[in-house]
Amino acid sequence: MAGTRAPRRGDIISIASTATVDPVRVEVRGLSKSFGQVRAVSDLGFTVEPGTVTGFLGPNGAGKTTTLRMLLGLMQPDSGTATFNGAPYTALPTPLRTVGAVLETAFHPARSGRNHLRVYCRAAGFPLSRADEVLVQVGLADAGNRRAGGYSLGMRQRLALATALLGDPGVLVLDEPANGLDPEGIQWLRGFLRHLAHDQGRTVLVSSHLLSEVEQTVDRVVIVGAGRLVREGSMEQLRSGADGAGTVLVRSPEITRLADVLRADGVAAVQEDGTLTVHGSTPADVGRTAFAAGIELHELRSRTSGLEEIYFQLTSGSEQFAAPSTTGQEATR
Ligand SMILES: Nc1ncnc2c1ncn2[C@@H]1O[C@H](COP(=O)(O)OP(=O)(O)OP(=O)(O)O)[C@@H](O)[C@H]1O
Repeated sequence: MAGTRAPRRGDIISIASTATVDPVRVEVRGLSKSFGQVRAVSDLGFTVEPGTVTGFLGPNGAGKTTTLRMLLGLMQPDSGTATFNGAPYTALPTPLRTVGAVLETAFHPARSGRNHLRVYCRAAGFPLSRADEVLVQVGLADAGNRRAGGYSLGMRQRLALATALLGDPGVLVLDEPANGLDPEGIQWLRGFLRHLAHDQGRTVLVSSHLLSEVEQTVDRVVIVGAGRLVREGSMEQLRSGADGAGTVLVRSPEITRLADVLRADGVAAVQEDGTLTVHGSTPADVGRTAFAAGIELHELRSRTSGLEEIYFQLTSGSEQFAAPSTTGQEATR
């Protein structure tokens, strides 16, 4: 698929309209980056699998954009690697054919959407017909001749996505693509990204600071806080709290004794209105503890609706301002 040398200006690279793409696995290993005393990204590692939409989540200042910039070769890491099937972005023979990215959306306001895309086609050596193909793909065919300066925010997001798709890349990296979209736009984006991943086998990485914004779009999540990995796994794992992140509700005639037993084990339990709320545990663990203490239970269930709460718990206290500065100990890790 990839050529043997980087394209030069004037080269025309044929782009087959593929139903599926060659799978590309993105791997980040031991990535770190500091800005003065702020450790923006710290020993970060995760994998993004082909054929999935992965949410790259974390509160403002968690290090998402810095990570994406290092992934895309726009910034040099202090240490660690970020690779596409084993190769860093800067070593890819035809990077735009492997990775399409939307980090920020800036357009020449007087240029039409189609012209904007054609400028990119010329620079990258893609046939100009690609501009029309991607306009159709993102649903902008009718607006292609209009000035991009007159586009709505949702149309600008679509045009940015079209730009990223010009090289028919196996990987799409999108920084906060749902930002400012109306519910209809978010629904369209959701279907489109899932189609690109599930039907065409692309690797899609979408950053957001809101889990609720991407909850129904992503298959997997990589959650970061203060530049570090907080959680990596499927949405099912996150929802079920199978990895210990869940909240369990318990009713019992001996609720105070159960709370004491759990707290003695170091498990956080809050008693309110005859119900015990147990954080960071599973129904199996709470049931086992109650059984061992001979405590009768009347109700024991996992609270599965609190996804946003789980996310908040996982990332609380890890805003940018809580980011630890580089210490000698961390620097040697
Ligand atoms: N060029 C820079 N110079 C100095 N500090 C920076 C620079 N870029 C990022 N930072 C700092 O690094 C930390 C991580 O920022 P980053 O933008 O990567 O986070 P983010 O998760 O993308 O946040 P947001 O969602 O707000 O964009 C923050 O403390 C930020 O202030």
